Amino acid sequence: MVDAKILVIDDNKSVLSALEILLQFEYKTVEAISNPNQISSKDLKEVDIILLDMNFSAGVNTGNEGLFWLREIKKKASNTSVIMMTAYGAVDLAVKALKEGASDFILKPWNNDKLLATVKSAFELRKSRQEIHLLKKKESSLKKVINEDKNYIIGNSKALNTVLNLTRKVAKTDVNVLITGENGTGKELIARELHKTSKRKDEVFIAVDMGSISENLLESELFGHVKGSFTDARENRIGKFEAAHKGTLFLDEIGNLSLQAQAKLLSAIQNKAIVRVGANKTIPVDIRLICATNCNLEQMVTDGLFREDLLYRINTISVEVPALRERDDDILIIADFYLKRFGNKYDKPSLRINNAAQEKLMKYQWPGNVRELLHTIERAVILGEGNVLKADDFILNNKSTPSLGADPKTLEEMEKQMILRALEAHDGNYSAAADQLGVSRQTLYNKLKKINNG
Ligand SMILES: Nc1ncnc2c1ncn2[C@@H]1O[C@H](COP(=O)(O)OP(=O)(O)OP(=O)(O)O)[C@@H](O)[C@H]1O
Repeated sequence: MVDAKILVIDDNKSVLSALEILLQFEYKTVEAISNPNQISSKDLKEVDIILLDMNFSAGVNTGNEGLFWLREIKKKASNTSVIMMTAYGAVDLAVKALKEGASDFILKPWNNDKLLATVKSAFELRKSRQEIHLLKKKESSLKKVINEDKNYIIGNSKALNTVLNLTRKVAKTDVNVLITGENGTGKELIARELHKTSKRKDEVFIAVDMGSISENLLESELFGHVKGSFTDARENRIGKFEAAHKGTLFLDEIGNLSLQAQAKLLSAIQNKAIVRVGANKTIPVDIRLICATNCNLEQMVTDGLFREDLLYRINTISVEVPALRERDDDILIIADFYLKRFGNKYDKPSLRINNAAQEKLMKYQWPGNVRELLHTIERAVILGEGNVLKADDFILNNKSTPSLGADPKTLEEMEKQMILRALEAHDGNYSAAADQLGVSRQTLYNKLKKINNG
């Protein structure tokens, strides 16, 4: 017995009782009414399927009353499936009813098996509509959680305000944006701000760190794959482009893409569509693209390492986030913000930084930018004693800008120097530096992240 509620509306009493008897064998609740005016007293949203006669006044067979009542039902319960019934099998009337939202059409006299099959598929339709409705609700609450932003952009320097003004101006358009700047300057924060202030703000923001994905998985990560297209493809999977549909896709470290991957990315951007690995169907995607890099892409174009046509596509507008040392007005404000945040986290809520320590923070060059500053503050909060943090509590990683000629004392220092030298020799290009060092781009990238995080 199917747990469904069916309502039959027909002015012919014998039709009503025949249908009631037939449907009661299969469905838990069947109600029959002879006057459609009675629907005003019913909660139609609770009804799964309505079988509705097209003609009610004797002698009238234009079907107009049926269409009238169909509209009334749809106004009150758009997800309820309505099956129209008529003795006059005019195809144009059937088409009209379907256009107005009826699920199907039955001709009288009906064939019992056929009628039951029609009701069954109308019920399936109703169930999937309900599921879609639920999924949509779930999706929108998930989007809210995903987009929830606990990362504030702190600072009041002229340089940062210029960046923020440009960001908010650009956010109103749908153009592709390239964000440049050194590691740790806040490029991802700016990208999130752009999304938050754009008309896509209620859709998802998907960030992809291109540097951390190995070359052979990149295409599948971005565009998805179909089951069996390669050894590890055990299920169909959507890629980041599809996941970001209608929202914003943030591709970080775009300068680390191989030329082959650049060609595929270009084609997706140009066609506004992707093809999953192993498939041949094109899937349209509507995304706002934001890319970020710490590389000099123009130089990479000159060196033949980055496609000029791709650069042209991704940087309709470019936003440069200045290094922290170029906006020293921000240093103490950001330090104070993280002092409070980490103070709360480590249960030391009334910490402050003394003058000598403030001076030390202001004088430092911050090669790792804001990321380095917040790690420095976190360490000081953990290690410092008492409520006042002193200069010595702030361990500055002067080793992160080693004089490249200095003798390394440890293996770790040696590795770091080699990496920095290789990057300097190749103008910050990860692929070329990794080639020189004999490691994969991904390994180099992971080692650098470790260095940057102190
Ligand atoms: N103005 C700021 N105010 C507060 N926090 C900031 C600010 N700028 C950056 N941060 C914080 O610094 C860290 C690094 O920022 P983010 O990841 O946005 O930098 P990025 O330039 O994208 O770095 P990378 O190039 O390494 O990917 C993050 O934890 C971020 O929240």
